[in-house]
Amino acid sequence: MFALEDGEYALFAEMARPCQAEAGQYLFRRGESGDVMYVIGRGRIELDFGDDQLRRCLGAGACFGELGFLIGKHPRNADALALEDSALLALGRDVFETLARRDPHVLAQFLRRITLRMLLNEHKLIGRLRRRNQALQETLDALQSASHRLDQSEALARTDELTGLTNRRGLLLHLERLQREGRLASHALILVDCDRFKAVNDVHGHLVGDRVLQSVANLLRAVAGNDDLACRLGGDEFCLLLQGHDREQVGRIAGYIVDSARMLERMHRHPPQMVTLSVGVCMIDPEHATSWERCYARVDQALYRAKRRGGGQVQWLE
Ligand SMILES: Nc1nc2c(ncn2[C@@H]2O[C@H](COP(=O)(O)OP(=O)(O)OP(=O)(O)O)[C@@H](O)[C@H]2O)c(=O)[nH]1
Repeated sequence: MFALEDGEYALFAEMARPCQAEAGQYLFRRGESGDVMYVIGRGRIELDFGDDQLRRCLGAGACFGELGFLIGKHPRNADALALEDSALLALGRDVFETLARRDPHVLAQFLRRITLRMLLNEHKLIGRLRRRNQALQETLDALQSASHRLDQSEALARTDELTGLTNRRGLLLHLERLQREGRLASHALILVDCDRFKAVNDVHGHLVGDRVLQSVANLLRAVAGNDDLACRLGGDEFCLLLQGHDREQVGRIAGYIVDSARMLERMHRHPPQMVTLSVGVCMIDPEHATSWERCYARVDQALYRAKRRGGGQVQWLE
């Protein structure tokens, strides 16, 4: 703790105004303007710098509030509270001037020591700020990587593992958004189901079955534009949600899907890389755009008709 030397204390005592502070009394508060320095003759004073900075407790011989004394009126940067009944010396600017005239050597010594103390305090403060900055940076990094991991796991939860297409959950979230924004009615729905897919698994095994599902996914991905969404709903069922196409364009796209699948199915049979596809199509009209279940149920009827008629074809909702 910085304390006055005996000679300094004796000299200051000659010129200072003695004062008392009762336990619990504030000598000054943070932010108040002041130009008096205090030297503790007896008792204990606590300096509270606020925020999370350490409180400092000073005893006999210590001085505080020295900036006001050195540079004149100055906002206090701490609360000064008497922890017990204390006796102090109060030194104002007038004392500074008198000291400078009467004993410049003692004043210069005092100034040198007090400047050193302020420098040390400043270094400590800079060190603390650096550590706090580093801790903040680390917290920020941790938050960023947590949010990145969250984004990744959210994206994963919306993606079908086998094909990389959006899964049913992702589709439902997408539809919810479209419904909220009142944009579902400008869409068309193409429902796609593999024909006799179980036989592929039974005859050639699940790995070949998986590759066929991946080929269907690739076909839908190739057909989907930037605003469209290709999904695997589960098992061997897929769908394509098309945006902003008229009925003729939707029909052409559905026909292209069925024709391409048939061609690929003929080209690669041992082992199969594709199966024929049954496709049900409907334009989502405003009347049915309020519920995905109703849209799905309607287009499923069309798909069912395509199945009943032997598969490998497109059927529209009548
Ligand atoms: N390889 C593989 N098979 C799957 C996967 N998911 C579901 N399946 C199989 O897909 C088959 C679907 O069979 P069904 O619903 O009877 O369909 P299907 O044989 O195509 O019959 P139809 O639709 O009437 O033409 C079942 O045998 C499931 O076990 C998967 O991820 N990989």
